[in-house]
Amino acid sequence: MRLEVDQGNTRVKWRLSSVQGVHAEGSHLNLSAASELVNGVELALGQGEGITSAALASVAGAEHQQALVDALQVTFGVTAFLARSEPSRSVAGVAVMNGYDDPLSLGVDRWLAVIAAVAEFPGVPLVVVDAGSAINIEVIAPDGRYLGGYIAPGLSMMSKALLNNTGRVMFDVVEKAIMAPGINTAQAVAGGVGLAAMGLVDRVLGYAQSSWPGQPVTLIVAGGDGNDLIDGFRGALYRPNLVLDGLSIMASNGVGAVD
Ligand SMILES: Nc1ncnc2c1ncn2[C@@H]1O[C@H](COP(=O)(O)OP(=O)(O)OP(=O)(O)O)[C@@H](O)[C@H]1O
Ligand SMILES: CC(C)(CO)[C@@H](O)C(=O)NCCC(=O)O
Ligand SMILES: [K+]
Repeated sequence: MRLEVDQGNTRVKWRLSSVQGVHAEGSHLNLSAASELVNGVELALGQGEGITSAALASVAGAEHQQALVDALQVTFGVTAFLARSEPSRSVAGVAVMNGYDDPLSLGVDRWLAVIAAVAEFPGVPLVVVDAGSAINIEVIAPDGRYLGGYIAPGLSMMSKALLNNTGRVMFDVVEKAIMAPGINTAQAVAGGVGLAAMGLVDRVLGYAQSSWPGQPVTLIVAGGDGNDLIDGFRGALYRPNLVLDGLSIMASNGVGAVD
């Protein structure tokens, strides 16, 4: 059984997978991720089952990453494979070329999302949105060139920025974004923040669509806030585990087949 872990800036998500598919999954806040993850995985493991390998994609601070690596080594005796961004990778017959100035400085979660997206939709133009702590958007040409993307604050980061940097913007409940003008502070913030994110995605989609006329752009959405964002886009596909899916692909090709 392979343990796959996606450590973001807010949460750590994991799953146990084998050739049969996904056996168990969980998520925890980063602060106490190492101990909670180990407990969660131990509970999920059946009698006599063990972990034969582990793969980690982390964009959290170095100390959070190290805490996880150490916990996996101590508890399960595995040295985690650390996924990193690459200059290129062949996926589903497509040569995915990393267009970042310095390919290794691209967040590994972004590269893995690109890989997973191309694996599912090779040969079509893609826009990939991951709405988590940050909202990052990736643009991929039909021939597999990853053109780069956009990084913006996530929905809760934007709300917190308003709460922390104004004297009188105060609200207790986090409302769902609606199109109509807000008639109280909570609604006005939810609408402002939600539409900011939707407007951003809309602009990027427009750019992508005009780059490849006649080739419909496929929009893929992931992340903790992806479900809220997707409502604004007809035909968009929700892939909550995109980063883990990319990690599976990289780990299978990079450290041997799934056990
Ligand atoms: N159970 C949950 N716990 C925490 N955040 C949640 C939860 N469900 C939804 N969210 C929302 O998801 C967002 C975090 O998304 P996600 O879990 O994708 O974060 P992340 O992977 O840490 O972020 P990033 O990939 O940007 O580093 C939060 O801002 C919050 O609004
Ligand atoms: C943008 C985030 C925070 C998204 O999780 C992450 O991919 C990251 O820290 N990236 C490093 C900077 C970059 O991708 O250009
Ligand atoms: K994100």
